[in-house]
Amino acid sequence: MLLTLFESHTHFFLSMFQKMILTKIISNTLSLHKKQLIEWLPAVRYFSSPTNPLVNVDVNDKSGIAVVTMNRKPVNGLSLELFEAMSKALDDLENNRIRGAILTSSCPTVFSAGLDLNELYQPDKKRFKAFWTTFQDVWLKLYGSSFPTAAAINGHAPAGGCFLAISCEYRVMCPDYKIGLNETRLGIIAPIFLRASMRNTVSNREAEKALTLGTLYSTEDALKIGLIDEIAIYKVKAIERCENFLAQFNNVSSIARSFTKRSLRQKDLEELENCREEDFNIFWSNLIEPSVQKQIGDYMQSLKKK
Ligand SMILES: CCCCCCCCCC/C=C/CC(=O)SCCNC(=O)CCNC(=O)[C@H](O)C(C)(C)COP(=O)(O)OP(=O)(O)OC[C@H]1O[C@@H](n2cnc3c(N)ncnc32)[C@H](O)[C@@H]1OP(=O)(O)O
Repeated sequence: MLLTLFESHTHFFLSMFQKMILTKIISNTLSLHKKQLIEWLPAVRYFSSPTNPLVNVDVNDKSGIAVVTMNRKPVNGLSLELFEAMSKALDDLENNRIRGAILTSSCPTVFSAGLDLNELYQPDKKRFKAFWTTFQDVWLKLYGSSFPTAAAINGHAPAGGCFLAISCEYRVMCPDYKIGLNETRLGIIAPIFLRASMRNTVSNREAEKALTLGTLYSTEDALKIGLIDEIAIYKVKAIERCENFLAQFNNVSSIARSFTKRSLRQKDLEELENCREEDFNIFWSNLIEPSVQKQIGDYMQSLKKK
């Protein structure tokens, strides 16, 4: 009660300086450790959006909600550079205590085409290691973020594109697109953290079916199985619906919300934290199998021939 009142009344007005003073006063009064206390303090807007051509971050001054737009034409293929930009953007959002984030895309018909196949085909080990490690980082930061997240899926979201969306807490998708984890169709095994996000979104039975069959769902079918939460006619509406979802947290204590989210996701996060190197080794050794390389190469050709 005290927290909620405190947050709602101070959200827009606290400056960094005031926040420091308040931290000191309250921590002295309540004998709290500063790290514990900082979690109690309301989100305050005091940073300008970091500029990276691959990821644009736009924070709404009034709501404190950030729209994070992936911007790697033509299809937001997830390359090392795009993952690095996303990882940096997520750090900035975390450090600046925004109220929530909405992930979307600047490509008109594609949210993200998943991992950039060029990273998987005839890979250089050093670069692939950096790529895979940054991929893991992005998932850990997005899935484990202290702020609430939503995805405005304004286009196709196969494989890694779906993975990004299901790492968020809420999904609104535009009609007539496809979404799903189609890795098995490419002859590759969904990594441990993709499986965790999927199980956290749809029922265990649906996750098993979807992952083993590698199904790509239409927007309407995705809604039926709970892979997405809502359909919105176009991108602006999808962002609005995501904002509405995030606004619901204005009346909830941010510390209670973020601790609850963390505790629900902790096991999945730790599972990857404890086996990052092993996860890389398994993927690397499978990836360089000649049969897997041939399948990826043929698939890339088929996409180009369309
Ligand atoms: C045995 C175990 C082995 C383990 C091996 C470990 C490997 C770990 C990987 C695990 C996880 C993998 C997940 C992935 O994300 S893999 C990527 C899967 N992605 C897809 O299957 C999507 C492919 N793309 C499409 O279906 C379509 O492009 C689209 C997204 C529906 C959009 O269609 P649209 O018609 O608008 O666009 P085009 O198809 O014409 O594409 C435009 C150009 O973009 C190129 N393209 C498309 N997708 C990718 C991609 N993922 N990476 C790189 N490039 C891509 C396409 O070729 C076109 O190029 P062009 O202009 O030069 O022709």
